Amino acid sequence: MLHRIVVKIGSSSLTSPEGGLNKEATRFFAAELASLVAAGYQPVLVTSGAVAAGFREIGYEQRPKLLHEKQAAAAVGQALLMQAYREAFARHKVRSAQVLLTRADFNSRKRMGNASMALEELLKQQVIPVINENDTVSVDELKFGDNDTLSALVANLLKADHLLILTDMDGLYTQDPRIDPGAVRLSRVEEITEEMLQGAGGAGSKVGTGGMRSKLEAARIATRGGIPVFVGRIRDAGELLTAVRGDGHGTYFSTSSSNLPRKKQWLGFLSTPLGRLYVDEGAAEALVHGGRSLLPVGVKRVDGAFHAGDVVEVYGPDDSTLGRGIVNYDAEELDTIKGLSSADVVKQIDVVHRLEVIHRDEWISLKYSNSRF
Ligand SMILES: Nc1ncnc2c1ncn2[C@@H]1O[C@H](COP(=O)(O)OP(=O)(O)O)[C@@H](O)[C@H]1O
Ligand SMILES: N[C@@H](CCC(=O)OP(=O)(O)O)C(=O)O
Repeated sequence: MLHRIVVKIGSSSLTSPEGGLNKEATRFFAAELASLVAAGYQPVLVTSGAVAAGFREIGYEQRPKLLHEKQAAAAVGQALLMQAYREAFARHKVRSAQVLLTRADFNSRKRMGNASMALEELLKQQVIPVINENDTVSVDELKFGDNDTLSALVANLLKADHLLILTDMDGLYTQDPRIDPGAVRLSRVEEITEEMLQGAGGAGSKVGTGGMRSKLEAARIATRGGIPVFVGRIRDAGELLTAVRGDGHGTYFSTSSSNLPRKKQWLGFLSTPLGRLYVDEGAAEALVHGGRSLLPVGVKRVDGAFHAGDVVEVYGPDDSTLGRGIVNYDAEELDTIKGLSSADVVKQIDVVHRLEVIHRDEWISLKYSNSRF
């Protein structure tokens, strides 16, 4: 089986801060991907840059902030981007195809199946899929917000062997190196911690969106799905292959020891929570470290209008996210039994289907560990 490599290229690597596509850059990256094909790999490209490539042509002075302007810029820029890639790949006799996806496609099993089928066929026919978010229709909760997340979900969907997130920085630093000159680069990360996340800032360039933070979040999605991740920079010919082989200028993230089953991947990274539960210290500990279920006694506050079977997000006493789970009660009912012992719950409710508010099998912990660098 061919080694499948998902490569994500950020706007900062493809466009200039003033806007407009850097065709030389698209040629460079296409050549690098073509070299992966020649070396026997099966690359999939996730590319940003539509908004950044298109806004100048419309006449906007800078990257637009208003949604409809962004959509218009993306519509213009996506065509330019695709045209540039097609031409650049053709120089290497490599065929490419445009695939536009939204978050809703990953929420629905059927649409995910459709996307997967189409992508598999393209790969079988040796066509490189060039994937971007479908900016015209993806708004608000439909939006990934950044292509880093999209690339991690694509890597999981296609069971890729590696995910490479390319950017203008040679990896993850302890702090944003643009702000803190003393920041130290991390060449290998076994586990993404709260401290790393705190040190990861927003977008560094005028054209990027997610910054290092969204790259870390994407790295977590992929590594928990069993896919090792590289976040870094390539500048010279041959460096993409070097990065795939483990010697690139960047940070390598190892896969986590326990790979998540698909259902938990969905719960953690694709589902849309319809409510929030705030729990006390004991419940937080039981959920995150004890591998136990959430009982009514640990619930302090209930927010949202959810029903039994919906996904809710759970917050600890310091209001930090602990994780997500499928809730066994309607919001109203849960509100009447929060804080009660199991014996009192039974007295309060006529028919108790399940005592647990969230069963441990329907729970995923999303808390970052606090260990130091
Ligand atoms: N801890 C950090 N380590 C490295 N880079 C960081 C960190 N925190 C913030 N950044 C910034 O993240 C930027 C990359 O993100 P972004 O601008 O969104 O790029 P892209 O367009 O490639 O997705 C870098 O230019 C850098 O300034
Ligand atoms: N779909 C958008 C993606 C924006 C985005 O995520 O940018 P980046 O942070 O550079 O990866 C575009 O093509 O402009």
